[in-house]
Amino acid sequence: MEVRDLTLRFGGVTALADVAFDVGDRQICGLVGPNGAGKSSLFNCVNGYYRPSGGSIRVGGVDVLSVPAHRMVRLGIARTFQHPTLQPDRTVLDNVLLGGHSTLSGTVLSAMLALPGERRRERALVTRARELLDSLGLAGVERTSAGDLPYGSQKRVEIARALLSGPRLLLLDEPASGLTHSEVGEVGELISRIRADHGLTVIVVEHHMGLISAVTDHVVALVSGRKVAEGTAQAVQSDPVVVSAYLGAA
Ligand SMILES: Nc1ncnc2c1ncn2[C@@H]1O[C@H](COP(=O)(O)OP(=O)(O)OP(=O)(O)O)[C@@H](O)[C@H]1O
Repeated sequence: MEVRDLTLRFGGVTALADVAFDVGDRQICGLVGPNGAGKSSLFNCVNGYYRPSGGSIRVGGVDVLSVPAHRMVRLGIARTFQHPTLQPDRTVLDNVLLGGHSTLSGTVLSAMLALPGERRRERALVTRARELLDSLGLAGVERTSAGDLPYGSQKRVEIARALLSGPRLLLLDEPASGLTHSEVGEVGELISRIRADHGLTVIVVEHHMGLISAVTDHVVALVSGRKVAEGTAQAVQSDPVVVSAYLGAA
């Protein structure tokens, strides 16, 4: 992914100002910064929720900003949210299958008529969803209502939902927030394993510096919408501008 001169304004607020960085293929990039730094805004630009005021974002050479938001999944971009956005009354399996919906190539008519090709694709999707749940340690809960799962498991279901679309770029928004200490360690292992198993590029927004240090190849720090540091997790965490921004926000 290549981000160049990315600028996003909301009226008088500049959420992102001339942000530029690259994320290499199959890298895990951490995006850090105090509250209001612009991390979520950047994710929202990458997956088409926000239209930047200027600059460019290219993923796999494709200009993301020229693609309508509903086509982002086909571009290979998927994301999770800080607070899981599951349908609580639907089963875990149904929730994961929602992530594969846009990959079905059949028309509405063929789905309504339940044509054989469509049924085959649906069956393949269910098989894939079950494999993903299994690989994320959720094999026993596919028929449970998503809202009945513990918070940490709901976050994993969201990851499974994102993976079902077969992304090349996965955006993880605060995967460790609200988790216990031991769950944070497990999420770190999970992120590394997902990259290895799925050959993905991952960008992870996270305040938990232990997780950032454990999983990332490269870290970008934003403060007040500007990139202030970039490099290894260790270098960024000891950067004086980053340290003083976090202290100021504490
Ligand atoms: N839809 C919006 N309308 C107006 N201002 C917004 C909107 N979204 C974000 N902002 C502003 O843009 C700035 C960056 O916010 P953003 O949520 O991207 O920061 P963040 O780094 O993700 O913070 P946090 O860690 O608290 O989630 C803030 O000043 C915020 O108030």
